[in-house]
Amino acid sequence: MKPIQVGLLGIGTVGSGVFNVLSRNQEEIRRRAGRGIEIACVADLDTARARSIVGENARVVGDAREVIANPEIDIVVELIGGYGIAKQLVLEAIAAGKHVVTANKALLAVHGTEIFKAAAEKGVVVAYEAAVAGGIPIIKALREGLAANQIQWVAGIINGTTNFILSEMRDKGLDFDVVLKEAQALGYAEADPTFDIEGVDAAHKATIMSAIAFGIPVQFDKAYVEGITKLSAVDIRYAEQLGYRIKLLGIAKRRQGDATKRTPDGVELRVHPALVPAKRLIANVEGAMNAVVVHGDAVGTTLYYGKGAGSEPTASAVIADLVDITRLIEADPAHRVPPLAFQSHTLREAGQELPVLPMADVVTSYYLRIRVADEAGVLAKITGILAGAGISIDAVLQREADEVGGEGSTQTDLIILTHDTREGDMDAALAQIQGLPTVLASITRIRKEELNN
Ligand SMILES: NC(=O)C1=CN([C@@H]2O[C@H](COP(=O)(O)OP(=O)(O)OC[C@H]3O[C@@H](n4cnc5c(N)ncnc54)[C@H](O)[C@@H]3O)[C@@H](O)[C@H]2O)C=CC1
Ligand SMILES: N[C@@H](CC=O)C(=O)O
Ligand code: NA
Repeated sequence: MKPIQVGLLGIGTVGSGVFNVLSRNQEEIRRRAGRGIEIACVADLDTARARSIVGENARVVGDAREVIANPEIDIVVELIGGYGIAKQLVLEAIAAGKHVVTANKALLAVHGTEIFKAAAEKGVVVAYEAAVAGGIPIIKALREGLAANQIQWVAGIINGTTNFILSEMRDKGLDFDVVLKEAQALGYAEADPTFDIEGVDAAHKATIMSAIAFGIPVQFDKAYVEGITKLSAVDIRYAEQLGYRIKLLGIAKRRQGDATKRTPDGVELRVHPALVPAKRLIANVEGAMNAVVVHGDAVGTTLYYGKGAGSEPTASAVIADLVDITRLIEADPAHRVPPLAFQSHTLREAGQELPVLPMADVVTSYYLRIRVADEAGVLAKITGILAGAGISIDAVLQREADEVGGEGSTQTDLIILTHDTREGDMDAALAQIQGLPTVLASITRIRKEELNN
């Protein structure tokens, strides 16, 4: 049988990985797919670089639309990135009846509903394993392996760049900017690295996971997004002393409403730095590695670990999608795995039944660091405000004054760990505490995730 003909749009970090792995493992891949898979045509703005990668083995063009218009091409692989031209090209490829593979989480988290609808109308597949946690087959796990479960929560280290930065800063004492440059040189970072460090990339991925875990549409605009740029070395150190590691987590959690806690039913969708107990496996995921914990009602807690970024690890996921499509290319579209895990007519409407909750309704525990005047009665005032807001305290620590401001300092840091509380109640209490004259600096608040049930 004639090999499946693939057109590659963009041959940068991931595209070159796809080309190299497909060439290296072509015989093994053919035996798995039942047919050869061949990159027939590559489009990249930098045609000279593209030619230097593919040599004489594929046609190179500068205009992606030439690939889409080519009737010989069965599958278009979009590896350009971003929401701009990539969106137009994906929609044009679908309209031309091509199956599409993409690693573009930004595109799917923001425009996924439109793209999957267009694909369903045309009877083509849009596959996206590489878009979440790179080489880890988390989309397959959520969509197929865990199909029996009510998924209760998904929490993951899903941005390699920020995990690499946090690890290098902690272990080698390197500066943020130095490590970010290294992550860029290693091909981990997005074209615009603010997407990584401000949590946007992780939120794109968490948005996609929330959709396939709970049968809701992708709603990136409702995600809470906080990156690692405001983290300070002192909190990383204090967290360690308390038996925690700080990780940037992407969380999608189904929340059952609780009248006494005044919390409604819905889905928490959030990305932020979090204290995770150091004894958890996920707390020990270092460097550019990713890990995703999924908790299902039947299976309990499962953990998926591996390389979430980089050329060949990401290519591994892209090629797995190519193999899937090759195996199913002749199958009736109605019998394919639904792109968002649930049959499309059963997907919930945005905001209905399981709305994405506002941050005020999120329930979690907290680490607070409060710089105060080192004088009697300060702690009692603060704990009094927390108690008045119904916030229960798990532990309180006071740093020695000379640890904070040097010998003879009149300032100290109070570190408070709380039990689970509604974020809205915490906001109100912190506003009151911040107003106390004995509170000398902006309060640091980092959420704490036990990830144990
Ligand atoms: N680098 C990584 O580790 C991972 C990247 N991804 C995603 O994969 C996609 C590609 O990322 P990278 O390979 O890292 O990016 P890259 O910047 O290395 O490669 C993009 C390529 O697209 C080409 N390009 C740009 N505009 C074009 C156009 N109009 N027509 C044809 N070619 C064009 C560029 O010249 C470049 O060669 C992005 O969506 C990214 O978010 C996903 C997982 C991991
Ligand atoms: N920039 C991303 C690349 C993979 O998705 C990351 O650092 O994880
Ligand atoms: Na993946």
